[in-house]
Amino acid sequence: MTITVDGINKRFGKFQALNNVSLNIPEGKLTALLGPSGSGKTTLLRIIAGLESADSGRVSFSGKDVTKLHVRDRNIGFVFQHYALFRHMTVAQNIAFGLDSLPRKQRPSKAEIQKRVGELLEMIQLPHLANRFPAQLSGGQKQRVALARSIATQPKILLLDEPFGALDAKVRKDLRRWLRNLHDEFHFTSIFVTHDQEEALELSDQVVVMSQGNVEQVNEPTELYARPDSRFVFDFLGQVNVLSGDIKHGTLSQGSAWVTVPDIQHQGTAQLYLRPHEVRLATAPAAHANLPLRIEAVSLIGSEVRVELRPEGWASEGSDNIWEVGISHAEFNQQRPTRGDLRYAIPEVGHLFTGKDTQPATVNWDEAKLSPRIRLIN
Ligand SMILES: Nc1ncnc2c1ncn2[C@@H]1O[C@H](COP(=O)(O)OP(=O)(O)OP(=O)(O)O)[C@@H](O)[C@H]1O
Repeated sequence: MTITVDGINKRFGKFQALNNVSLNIPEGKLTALLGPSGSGKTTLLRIIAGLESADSGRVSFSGKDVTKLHVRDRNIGFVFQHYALFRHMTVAQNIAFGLDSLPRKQRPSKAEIQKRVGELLEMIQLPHLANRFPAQLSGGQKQRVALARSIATQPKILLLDEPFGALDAKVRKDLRRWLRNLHDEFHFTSIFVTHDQEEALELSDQVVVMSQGNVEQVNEPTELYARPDSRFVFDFLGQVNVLSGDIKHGTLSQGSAWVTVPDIQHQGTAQLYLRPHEVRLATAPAAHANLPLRIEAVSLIGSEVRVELRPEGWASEGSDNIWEVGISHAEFNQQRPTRGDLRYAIPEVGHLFTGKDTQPATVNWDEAKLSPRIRLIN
């Protein structure tokens, strides 16, 4: 079932929570609504569910206008951040709740309900906990039960509002993978609200980035990460290093720092955005860039080593003026970067913003043209 949202507006008093939002949610795919707190994600989800009404605009499911349809008639599964399990019911009773509450004509027989609950317990890998009460479950287990309950009536649409928001990082990661597998098996049309970039990029087929009640950009995760349309999306999707300066004769400079920007015709102010993985570190400047930085901190973050550096003799954008570069463990072992060391950032690919609302131009420094000297890290 596809979901189409067309020109939705929603005000709370004077506050415009959603501003002419239009969207297509493809059938059988997992779409993430991603945005900072207060950007309107939950409000949009609640309007799609029928828990909230829009001031204007339409919601359709596979072409059928459901804007005025009551929530119980929309055949939607819903999972919230805070479990929302019935405390006085066992796990099995919680899962059966939606089926037990169906109108008599649609309600399966007791035996069928029992069979279905058994299957769902198997699916969430908790058959041994059928007779426990919610208070006797961990957070991750509770969310799996909540999910089983929400899909017991076999909805075509599954809406999840920060379902893993209250869980710790490890459980969250496991559940993400588990949800993805479940989704691939059942092919619900799912919408998943999160303010966690990593979660949205890892889990979804399509990401909708929201800001202040507007849809900023919609794309699949890899495309979105590689080609953000705006500074907001760039910043929001993860750490970014910025060189803000002036372009003259093909070189962007600020203070003592400079980098060539080949094939860019623009003259005047511009910002170069560089993701941590688009920059290498060297002990000498490159032929195309002189970006000296002093190491502030080195930390191991799982599969990578993160080096934080402060611009030396020039300023970077942002209040804390810290750049971040990710290096491999092999590079770390080879060069042993230490706080206080001077390094040079060597950009390999960058994204240049030249106007206020323009999309960034990609700058690619052809590695083949770089001198072999600067390929050596140390
Ligand atoms: N019932 C309400 N009455 C008044 N204002 C509301 C109401 N619901 C939401 N808002 C406001 O609308 C804006 C959008 O809220 P919403 O919950 O949709 O944002 P969100 O992106 O889901 O944020 P979060 O990640 O914090 O949940 C917020 O500024 C919020 O304060």
